[in-house]
Amino acid sequence: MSAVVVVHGGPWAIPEDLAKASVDGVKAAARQGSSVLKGGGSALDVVEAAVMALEDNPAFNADIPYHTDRQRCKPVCREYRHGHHDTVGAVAVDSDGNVACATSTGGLRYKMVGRVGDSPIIGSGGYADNLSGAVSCTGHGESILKVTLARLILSHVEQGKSLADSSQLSLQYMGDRVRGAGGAIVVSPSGQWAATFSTERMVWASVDQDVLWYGLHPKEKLNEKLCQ
Ligand SMILES: NC(=O)C[C@H](N)C(=O)O
Repeated sequence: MSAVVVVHGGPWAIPEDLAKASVDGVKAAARQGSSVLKGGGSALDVVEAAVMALEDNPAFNADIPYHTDRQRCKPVCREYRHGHHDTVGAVAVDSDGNVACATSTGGLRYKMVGRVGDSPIIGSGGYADNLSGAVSCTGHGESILKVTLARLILSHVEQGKSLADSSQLSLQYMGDRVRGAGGAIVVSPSGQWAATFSTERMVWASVDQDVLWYGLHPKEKLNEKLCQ
């Protein structure tokens, strides 16, 4: 059974001058999550550590900092808001086969006061179930809510599709049905994983068996060996 962590730092067209800092940021967060896994941490500990690393990284902190209460849901899924930043997320599976997701957001820019987006809504911005896997979503929140994107992806997984196909089909459906774009990271209880998006870019990274994988552009999947 392989323990895996995957993180994302939000979708959209990440400007060229922020691209390197964003890629470095997700790589650092994935490494952080992986060291918690190696230290015997649970999937839940891992996603919390990875998301906090992303939240604390200035590359993902746009606009005016302010603090809101954390909202937590246990045991399978923890989603919270902390400061105003772009959307970040993590999914993990630990060596016991437990999965977890975390999604944290400052919300869309220019949102209406009081808007509740998809990120804190179970089944939309995230979902985790030890029988099928864990998902963290990012993108146009109203669209993600309309199609309950995280749950939709896992429904395809439950019907036997691969994680990548399930994510692609669901993002395609969201585009066709409600004209929304976004991205998702997924892990399965057996250690499979995928990072997929229908936006121009999405920065993501993963640690799987001492290899750090990462990407920013569609179909990009770079890797480097982690030093022990
Ligand atoms: N960048 C994002 O993922 C935004 C978030 N999904 C929202 O709509 O609030």
